[in-house]
Amino acid sequence: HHHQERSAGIIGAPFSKGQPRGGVESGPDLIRAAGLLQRLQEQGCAVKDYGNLTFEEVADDEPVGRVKRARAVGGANQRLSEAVRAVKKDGHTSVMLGGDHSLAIGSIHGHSAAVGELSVVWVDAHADINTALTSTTGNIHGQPMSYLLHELHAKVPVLPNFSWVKPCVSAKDLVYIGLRDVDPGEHYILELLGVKVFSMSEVDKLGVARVMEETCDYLSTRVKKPIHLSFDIDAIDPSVTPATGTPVVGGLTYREGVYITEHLCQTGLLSGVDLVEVNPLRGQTEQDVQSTVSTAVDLLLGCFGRRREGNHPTDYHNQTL
Ligand SMILES: O=C(O)[C@H]1NCCC[C@H]1CCC[B-](O)(O)O
Ligand SMILES: [Mn+2]
Ligand SMILES: [Mn+2]
Ligand SMILES: [Mn+2]
Repeated sequence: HHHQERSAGIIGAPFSKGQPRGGVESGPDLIRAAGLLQRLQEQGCAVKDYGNLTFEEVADDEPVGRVKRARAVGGANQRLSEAVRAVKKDGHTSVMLGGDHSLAIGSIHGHSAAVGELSVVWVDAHADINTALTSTTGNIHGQPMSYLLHELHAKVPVLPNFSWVKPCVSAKDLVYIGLRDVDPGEHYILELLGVKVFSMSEVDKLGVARVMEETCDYLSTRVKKPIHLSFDIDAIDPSVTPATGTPVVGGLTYREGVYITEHLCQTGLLSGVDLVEVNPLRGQTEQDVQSTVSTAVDLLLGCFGRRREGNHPTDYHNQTL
């Protein structure tokens, strides 16, 4: 028999301008230093490292209305979109290591440029769906989905360095898991658009296995599309992943997080992954940072076939058996 070997194309996006806290730009190198690529190879996944993107400094990036650092965010995401598109064209599952969650704009845009229509599974304490007008902070890491949804296109103002962004996701193809800190404007939008949401209440009520079953049923009711998983590390409980910019109590356990990525992996539809918002400067201790980074690595290993029951390469022969 022949089976399709999994292959990951890694893109580092050391970018922080979607939010005001320094440190999140160190995410890519921390996750690499924790052994992500070696661990992926050990579990039989082909890996190509495309390195870290470099982003130009933007002088005088004055707010546009309430939106902060729009020029830097727009420019960085245009570059990221082109990079993700190229990784997909090379035949890999793209793995974007952030950096803050504004990077989902470029990652999902570039993924869709390569594969066309796709589903988005957004695992996060937050919905990140404020428009430039509903946002109370003006930080674009709280807004990425609003630039990507067809249904919100009329609600998005013209922003400098954003003219390249074309909406590419339908509200019916989006599922949220882990929500527990949603702004009123976001909650209104989610209800108005009828977006499928499994908040932490549903995770408690249904259990993660049922949440994943319903997520996959919901997404494959119509045409099965490639899945883009956008995983904000703050979806996991801060007792496990404290080194992040906007921690919120009552999050997913380590086990629930790994179950989510194991389950999405076994659909065979996982086509692009973001792992964002790891910020070492938000940890109190070195242990805080290590716990956060190693959880990020384990979540990604689950995306590429790691099973907690154990794994062995397909061509494993132990002569002493
Ligand atoms: O829009 C915002 O700035 C806020 N809205 C409510 C949740 C917290 C924050 C956004 C957090 C962005 B995230 O999920 O990428 O950390
Ligand atoms: Mn085989
Ligand atoms: Mn978040
Ligand atoms: Mn987020």
